[in-house]
Amino acid sequence: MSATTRETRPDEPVPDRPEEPEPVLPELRPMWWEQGMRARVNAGLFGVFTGMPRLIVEALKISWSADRVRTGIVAASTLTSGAMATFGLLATQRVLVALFAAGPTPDRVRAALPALALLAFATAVRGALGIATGYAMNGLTPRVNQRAERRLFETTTAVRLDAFDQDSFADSMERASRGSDSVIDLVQGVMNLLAGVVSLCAVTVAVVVIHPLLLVALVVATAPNGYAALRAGHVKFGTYLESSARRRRMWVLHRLMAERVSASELRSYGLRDFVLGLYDRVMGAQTAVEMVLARRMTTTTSLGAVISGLATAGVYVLLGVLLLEGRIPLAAAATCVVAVQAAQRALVQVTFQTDRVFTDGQHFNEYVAFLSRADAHLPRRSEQTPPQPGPLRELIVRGISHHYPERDTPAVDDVTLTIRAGQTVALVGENGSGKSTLAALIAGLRDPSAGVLLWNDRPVTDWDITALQGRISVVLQEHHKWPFTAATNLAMGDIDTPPERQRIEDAARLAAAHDMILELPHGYDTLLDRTFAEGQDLSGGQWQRITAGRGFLRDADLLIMDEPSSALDPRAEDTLFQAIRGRQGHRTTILITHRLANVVHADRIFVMHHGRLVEEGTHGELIAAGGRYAELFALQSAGYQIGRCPGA
Ligand SMILES: Nc1ncnc2c1ncn2[C@@H]1O[C@H](COP(=O)(O)OP(=O)(O)OP(=O)(O)O)[C@@H](O)[C@H]1O
Repeated sequence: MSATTRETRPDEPVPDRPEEPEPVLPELRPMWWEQGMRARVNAGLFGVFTGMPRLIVEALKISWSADRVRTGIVAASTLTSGAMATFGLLATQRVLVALFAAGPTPDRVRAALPALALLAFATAVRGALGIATGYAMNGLTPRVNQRAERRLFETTTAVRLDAFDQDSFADSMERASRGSDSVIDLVQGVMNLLAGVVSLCAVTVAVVVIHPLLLVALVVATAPNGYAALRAGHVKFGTYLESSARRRRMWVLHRLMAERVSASELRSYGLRDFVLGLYDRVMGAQTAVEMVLARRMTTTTSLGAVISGLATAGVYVLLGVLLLEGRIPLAAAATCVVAVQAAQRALVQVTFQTDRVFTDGQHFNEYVAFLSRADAHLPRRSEQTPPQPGPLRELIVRGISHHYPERDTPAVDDVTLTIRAGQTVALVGENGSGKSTLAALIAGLRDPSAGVLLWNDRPVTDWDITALQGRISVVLQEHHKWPFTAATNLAMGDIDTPPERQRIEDAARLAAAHDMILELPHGYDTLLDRTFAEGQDLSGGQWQRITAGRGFLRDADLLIMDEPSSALDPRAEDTLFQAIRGRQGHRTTILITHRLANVVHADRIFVMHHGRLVEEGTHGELIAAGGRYAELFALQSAGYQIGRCPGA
């Protein structure tokens, strides 16, 4: 297999989707963690310095707000360490002056002693400050991390559900949640960058104090080095990005070949040779590209080393010329050699950290942008304390509509209905008719685009939302498999109340989950996630029993059950519907189901079609009306009759 690759010039923008020599899998979405590198490559060699002051200020502000004492220690140690570097170099020069002076060696050594003592002191202080900085940074890291993450999760858990319907919001949240890690990276990068800059300044000051002409030598030695380091960074990110799309295709294949979820189908469809063939093609292209990249990296690194060697040689020649012309003393020249080495080290640190701050800064920007964008999706808070809702007497849905983003037609269209306390009502209709959306609107999980929902004659938005939700229990069609024990999975139905085992077991019994849970290896204490040691997997129907049990745990005024029995066996289904019927007359239940035999006892049945409420009444009334409900009911009952025929 051959692969064509193209050299990237340092200032050439990198395309969003690197070229794939032989496309094997479809294009992949750009990933959040490539954002920084992509921006770094597109910024060109020197564009990396733009925006740097703002990022430095932001990082210092976060660090300061997370822990003032430690931020102060890091800043003070960094600055003092720079001052000590200047002292150290000046002391080195004085030591050399004393040692190179005329006279007997013991006298010269004695003369050098005070400067030697100063040098030892400066070195010791720098060492101690290094330890202090490291210690303070270690303490700062978890604090900054916690602050950044907490702020993010406070927002992600509070935004309204509607926000998640916008793809761009979900993308931005994903990038921000990964980008919150970049906050501490940014803070660390900025601290290290400042340390490098301070060291560089310290060396420059010392060199100028020793002899202004030595500054020329310093610039000659460091400027080409700096360029080489910047170019190496640029090429490194560029080459990484170029092979990134292919690498991610590899990961997709890795998952297909080595994960549990795809293992059964891979075998049952005989896909082994097919996926291995895909692997060979992607890997072949990847290997060819990596060979080219390795050559390019070696060229750049060698170029850097040559530039650096030539610059150092140039400095030595320059120092020789200055010495021969008697323009600088020998001690100053020797100190300059030490200074140049220190400056080169500091410069490598500065260029490396500049790259790091720039790339982390891009992720940090995503984090900040998400937080400000999410503000618009937070629930509205009123200035006054809202009133507490009383027990449900009547729920009125008046002219409610809901429109999902990027959909032409409303999912719920001008629906009006009334539910009285103690009633069991059913929402029925074909797939996509709007039942779940209407239930989510009633549950307060979504905001209507039009219309109003009244709880006891007052709009739900007037009531204390937390108290109102405490009166409602919802079992969603698409339930989540929470990675906790069976007991906790049930207790989550009323998380604010202490989880008494008897209550939990009673709720499980109502949903036919109790006996099934007792059969698990640790009963109610079995972890329901295979990620954990001794974690267990449940079948779809077993999960559905636990989810339904969670709904029964709270003795809610209003229980909304969306398709609670789609995966249940007939016995479990019967138990569940007996429990639902047990609520009739004293607690209100909204039931969504396609199994119409289960709604014949409902006090009222609402039939949805294309988002609109098209029929309502009792089972008898709707059958007598001969409309859509009667048709659906007849279709389903016919299926059961055919089922009995063969044996009949
Ligand atoms: N998050 C969403 N974003 C965009 N459209 C959605 C979303 N959820 C549902 N829809 C659309 O809204 C319409 C109503 O969906 P809904 O889930 O309320 O129907 P349903 O009657 O509960 O269907 P089913 O019987 O299949 O559960 C459908 O056309 C569906 O495609």
